[in-house]
Amino acid sequence: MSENPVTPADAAPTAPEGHAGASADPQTPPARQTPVRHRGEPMFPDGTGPAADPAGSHHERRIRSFQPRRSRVSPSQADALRRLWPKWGLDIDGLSRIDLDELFDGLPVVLEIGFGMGEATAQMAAADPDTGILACDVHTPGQGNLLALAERNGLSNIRVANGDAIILLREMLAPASLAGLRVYFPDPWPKKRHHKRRLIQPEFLSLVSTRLAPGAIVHCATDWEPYAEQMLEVLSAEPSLENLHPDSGYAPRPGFRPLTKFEGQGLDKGHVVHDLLFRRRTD
Ligand SMILES: C[S@@+](CC[C@H](N)C(=O)[O-])C[C@H]1O[C@@H](n2cnc3c(N)ncnc32)[C@H](O)[C@@H]1O
Repeated sequence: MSENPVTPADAAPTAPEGHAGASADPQTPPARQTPVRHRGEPMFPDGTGPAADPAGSHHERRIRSFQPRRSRVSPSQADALRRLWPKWGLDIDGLSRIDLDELFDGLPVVLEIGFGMGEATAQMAAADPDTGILACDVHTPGQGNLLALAERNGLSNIRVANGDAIILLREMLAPASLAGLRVYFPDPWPKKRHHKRRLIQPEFLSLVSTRLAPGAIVHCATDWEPYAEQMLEVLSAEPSLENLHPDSGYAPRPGFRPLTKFEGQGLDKGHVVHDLLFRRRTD
């Protein structure tokens, strides 16, 4: 992984590998003609669908906790994005404020950062229809997948945000507006020089704490032992949070959190999973 992977050429989540640049060899068939999307461009020509590389268009050079990926969007994901994005999708670029009360009809709202393909998100939304889930990721196929799951399961308590959750938290959410935060299996960035990209850092938690309502729950999980240690250290050091586990350590996986896709991959490799449950102090 490069130190600063964000270049215009990277900013095309729907572009298949090998698309950019025609082959010089006339015998080589041309790459599949999926249009390259540039930063901020919507997915569909009529201006709908999630924007490509949304956080990049904030013109802000900053360390990002995700790696822009060139992932193919399947036909069923594209169909879900085309039909459901106008109703349930939010491009955080171009928004100034998000009124969560209006968006979720007054339900308490939990922010999930990095839902991946969204299977666990959909299961949690189905199990708790009285909680709204604002699910934020930059991964276009996952956004389509989650929208399709929400429709298939008749879920009306999910909204899908496209963009960097740090910008969402900092610029679009009102103070004390969240009933909880979920971060399940965030990218572990195992190399030392990439540790600065890890999401769970002291500055991130200071920002989060301003957006949480008193009593709101922060729930993190990881299968990467050194990251679990970092999470425990920085969550414990954030003065506005208190550990819900009586030993002030890791919590057992609560019954309401389903296994996630990345968790399954970690377990297959023999990794040990740690959950961390903290609460925003009320005093
Ligand atoms: C390792 S995956 C885990 C996905 C899922 N939670 C699971 O357990 O299967 C991490 C996800 O977080 C997303 N992500 C990382 N940093 C993010 C950020 N700042 N804002 C939004 N999404 C982010 C990535 O795009 C990726 O989909």
